Amino acid sequence: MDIDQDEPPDLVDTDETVLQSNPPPAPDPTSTQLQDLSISKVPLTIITGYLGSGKTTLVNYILRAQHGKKIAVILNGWILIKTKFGNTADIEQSLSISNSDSTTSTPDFLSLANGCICCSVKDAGVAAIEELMARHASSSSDGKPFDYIILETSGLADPGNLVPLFWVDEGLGSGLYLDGVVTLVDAGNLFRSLEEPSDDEKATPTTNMGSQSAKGEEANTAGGQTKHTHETVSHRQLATADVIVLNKCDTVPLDEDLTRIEKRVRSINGLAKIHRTAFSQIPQLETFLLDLHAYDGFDAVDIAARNTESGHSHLDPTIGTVTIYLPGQFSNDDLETLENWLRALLWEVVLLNQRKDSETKDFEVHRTKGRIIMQEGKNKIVQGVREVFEIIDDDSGKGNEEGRLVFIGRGLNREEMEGSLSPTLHGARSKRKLSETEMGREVVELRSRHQVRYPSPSQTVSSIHTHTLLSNSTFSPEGRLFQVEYSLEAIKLGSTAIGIATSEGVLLGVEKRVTSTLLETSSVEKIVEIDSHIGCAMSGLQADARSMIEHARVEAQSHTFNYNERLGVESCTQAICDLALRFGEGAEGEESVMSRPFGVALLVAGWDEGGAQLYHAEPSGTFYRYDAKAIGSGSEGAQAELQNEFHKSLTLEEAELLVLKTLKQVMEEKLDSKNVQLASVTKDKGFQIYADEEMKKVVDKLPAN
Ligand SMILES: Nc1nc2c(ncn2[C@@H]2O[C@H](COP(=O)(O)OP(=O)(O)OP(=O)(O)O)[C@@H](O)[C@H]2O)c(=O)[nH]1
Repeated sequence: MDIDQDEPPDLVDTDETVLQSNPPPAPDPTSTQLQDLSISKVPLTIITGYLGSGKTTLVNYILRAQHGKKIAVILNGWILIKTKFGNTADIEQSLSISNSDSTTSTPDFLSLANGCICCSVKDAGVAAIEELMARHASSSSDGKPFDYIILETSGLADPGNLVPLFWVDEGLGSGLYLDGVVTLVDAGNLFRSLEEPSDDEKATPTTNMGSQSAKGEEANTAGGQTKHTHETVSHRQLATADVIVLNKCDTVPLDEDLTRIEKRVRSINGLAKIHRTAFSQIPQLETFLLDLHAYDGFDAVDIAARNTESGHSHLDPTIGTVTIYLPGQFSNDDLETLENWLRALLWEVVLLNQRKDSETKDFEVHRTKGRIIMQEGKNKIVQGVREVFEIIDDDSGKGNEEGRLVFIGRGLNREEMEGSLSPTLHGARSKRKLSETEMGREVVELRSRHQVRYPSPSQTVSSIHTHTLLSNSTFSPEGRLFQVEYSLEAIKLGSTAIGIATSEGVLLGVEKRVTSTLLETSSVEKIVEIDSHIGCAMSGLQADARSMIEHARVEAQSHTFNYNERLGVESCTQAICDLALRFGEGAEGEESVMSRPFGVALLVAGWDEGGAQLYHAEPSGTFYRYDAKAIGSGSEGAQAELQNEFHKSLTLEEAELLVLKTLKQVMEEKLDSKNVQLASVTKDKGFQIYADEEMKKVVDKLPAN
């Protein structure tokens, strides 16, 4: 039956009668066998190694050895690499099986529709092996196809490309799992294979490793010896290894030379177990070569802690092992931050939060392993090959020693990686603290808009302190509401405003900050009318002042309408302060108007039955009556000046001069009639803002200095 994949699936009627008339198809024997296989998965080990390192010798040894195991070996000839570039004529695809009751291998053939196994897409490669497993399971007396599968790569294969094909996601329910990568090394030829690419290697363009590998363009001198810094196939095979078989040791007679070779190998891969052999004769296959559990265990990480130099190695300048310690226990949020950091590192090749002064380096991670100690629940294991990585539960239940991440790769620098991860984790923790409350966001906004130097929550000593810093509704242990105090700080950044109450009336004066010559100065409104007999000057966030003034105007109008009398100056100030208190969650029956305290202070000036009056209204909701008051950035100096100069018998005209003289002293700009504004409230004329000509006249009266 042809199945059109674009068509929606048929709905299946679960009614019993319908089922009887349309009996379900008989189960596919292959799929049943595969389901059984998934119960006991078959481990697959990849054997790799440079040309002539002894891979086939090892495979033959495994097939002949009296191990009593059924092992399937998938061989990939050298021609497989060549097929990537067009030559498919000589593809070698063969499978040998060593039966438990026979030492002779039985040839069988594995047919891959998409070409060689290295070039097949993951699903095709795995599916083909699974099909083979199903075939052998049906003919096997115990129903088990093999105990192990060994896949031998060509001498020029990059196992980093092959691993993701067999590192099958748990969710796919595959019958096989990747057990590990074994890399053979020709001990006598190791240095040459690391430093001089073979003719084959030079002729073989690299896949995802960039241009460095085949060119060998760079060289540096270390200890009088020329060392090449290019990345060869040997480097990559060593970097991806979970086990390294240092073979052909018989060709290196001196033990000290072997030690030197082993050190070089260790400097590249600090994670792998190393075995020395001759003719690939490994004394014990299990645990040495098979049953490695390299992708679900973490033993290698412990080895790394003992053996790695944890940084850039002078032995091999190209590829090295870096260990980063993860102190303390991780929360789930920390784990998420770490995951994002790994994504940036492995997917985008970016170190987050890298210091600005550090150069952008070309690096590549080949292998990642790690253990994360968690605050709650099971610890985690990190596994990665190139950009593919996963974080899984650590089911071993082993001890809670310090967590760590181990990376093997090109151009890695421990200090830079630590310098990236540490601030990323700390930054995320601080951000989480900041976002604990709505107010946290407001603080950040306020800080960026006004450059107020608030104490950083990350600098505070305790989380209780942090909470009270950010909370509108929580007193600190010392009995302070920090958010209200911060709003007072915002006012200290505002322009200076001064009010003086005299027997003739109240005078208000403000500084207008003219930030651009193109700014229309008349649009900078720092003194506004509330009613015909009340006005106010402001300092702080002008937008916040608008709500307060609007509220005061409505109160004044409704009072006049209801009582047929003008609102008193004190009552007007009180109405403003009542509004100032309506921040945060709001009281019962009252809607909150702001999520934070208002960031503005007002000088309310008016004339009522009590004569000329001046009030100072704060964001905290408190208000006081003053004879003379200064607010804003220059308030300290201005208040001191007013303290000295004010007396009860001041006339309005003298007050004009005192206000301008005081503003002149505290203003950064040179005072002129455009950058200051005056207004008065008198019994006869009520509230009046000085027109341009009046301003000019008053400013002209000021002494030149
Ligand atoms: N002296 C010595 N020779 C070895 C050893 N192991 C393998 N050989 C020989 O080295 C040659 C290459 O060995 P193979 O097993 O074919 O190596 P290979 O890695 O499969 O080679 P390619 O398939 O070309 O990548 C053969 O002649 C082996 O007999 C060893 O430990 N010592």
